[in-house]
Amino acid sequence: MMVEITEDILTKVIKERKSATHKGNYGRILLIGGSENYGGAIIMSTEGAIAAGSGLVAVATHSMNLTALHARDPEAMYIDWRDHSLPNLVKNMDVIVCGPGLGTSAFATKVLVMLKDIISKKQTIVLDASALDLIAKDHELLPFNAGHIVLTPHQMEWQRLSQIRIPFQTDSANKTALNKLEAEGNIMLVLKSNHTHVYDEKGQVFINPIGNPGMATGGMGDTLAGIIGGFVAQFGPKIDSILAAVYIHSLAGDILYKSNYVVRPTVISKILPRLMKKYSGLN
Ligand SMILES: NC(=O)C1=CN([C@@H]2O[C@H](COP(=O)(O)OP(=O)(O)OC[C@H]3O[C@@H](n4cnc5c(N)ncnc54)[C@H](OP(=O)(O)O)[C@@H]3O)[C@@H](O)[C@H]2O)[C@@H](O)CC1
Ligand SMILES: Nc1ncnc2c1ncn2[C@@H]1O[C@H](COP(=O)(O)OP(=O)(O)O)[C@@H](O)[C@H]1O
Ligand SMILES: [Mg+2]
Repeated sequence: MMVEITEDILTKVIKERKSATHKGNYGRILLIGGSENYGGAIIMSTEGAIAAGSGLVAVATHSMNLTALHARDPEAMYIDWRDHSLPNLVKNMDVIVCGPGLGTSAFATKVLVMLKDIISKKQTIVLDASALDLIAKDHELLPFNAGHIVLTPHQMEWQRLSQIRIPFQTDSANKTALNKLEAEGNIMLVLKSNHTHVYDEKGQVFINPIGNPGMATGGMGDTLAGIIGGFVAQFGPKIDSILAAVYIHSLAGDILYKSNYVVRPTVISKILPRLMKKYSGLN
């Protein structure tokens, strides 16, 4: 059975903040990605995570991205992705987002091997873009020890990973492929398209009824990966957090599309805090 995601998910998930809290209560997230050519991808993910409200945001990227990252997002902490203390930082995180602009170099593969070794049951990992392409070539790179794994492929990335060609990506074929990947039944799949389908750990399928073609802009998925990570960090590693992230990303896109021919991913992040405020404290 397929369930449509509705606006209600936002009031259900987005909670009003309590006074006696601090940044440690809203989740720590580390985003890993951004090679020489794709620095923008990891910056857009970072903006999604910050706007979504993660308490602490850190970024591991190529050193050439440092100035641009800090100029745009001083809220984010930075580590050179070649720094030997990266594994220690990973250990202290609630959520890791890996892949936007990561590229598919030998070094990128090493990063995935390190994550697989280090990640633990207390953590959630969101795998996007290049990370998925590397895993498509070697399924052993999937970090099965994570408490929860969230895969966020677009249709071509899912084709590479599942071996199902795009026209044949039906819910039943996708669920079968997902079951084959799973060792522990801890994978959630966000299969992105004009109407994204989300598969939970029990095989339930959810469809996103909103969104628009103004959102067909490079960086839109990078931004979503950051928002998903931010929602999981803050609201917990549950399917509802992911559904709310997918829905609000498209809702922001639809609001902007009313008066803009093209929706810039960075502007989605810009309006996200205001939109979240509207839905908070209503439940
Ligand atoms: N500013 C930056 O730094 C940015 C950096 N980025 C980084 O670039 C890296 C490569 O990622 P990527 O997504 O650009 O390339 P790839 O995986 O080859 O996919 C494109 C191919 O798939 C096909 N396609 C079919 N269906 C599709 C669908 N529904 N949605 C999308 N595509 C679909 C499509 O077919 P076409 O119709 O164009 O022939 C095309 O052949 C990765 O690290 C990423 O993070 C980007 O995030 C952008 C902003
Ligand atoms: N025509 C469309 N209608 C609705 N949403 C779209 C459309 N085109 C793209 N999107 C959304 O934009 C995002 C694109 O993700 P992705 O292809 O990974 O982008 P990128 O890698 O460039 O950041 C997805 O969330 C997808 O649902
Ligand atoms: Mg992408």
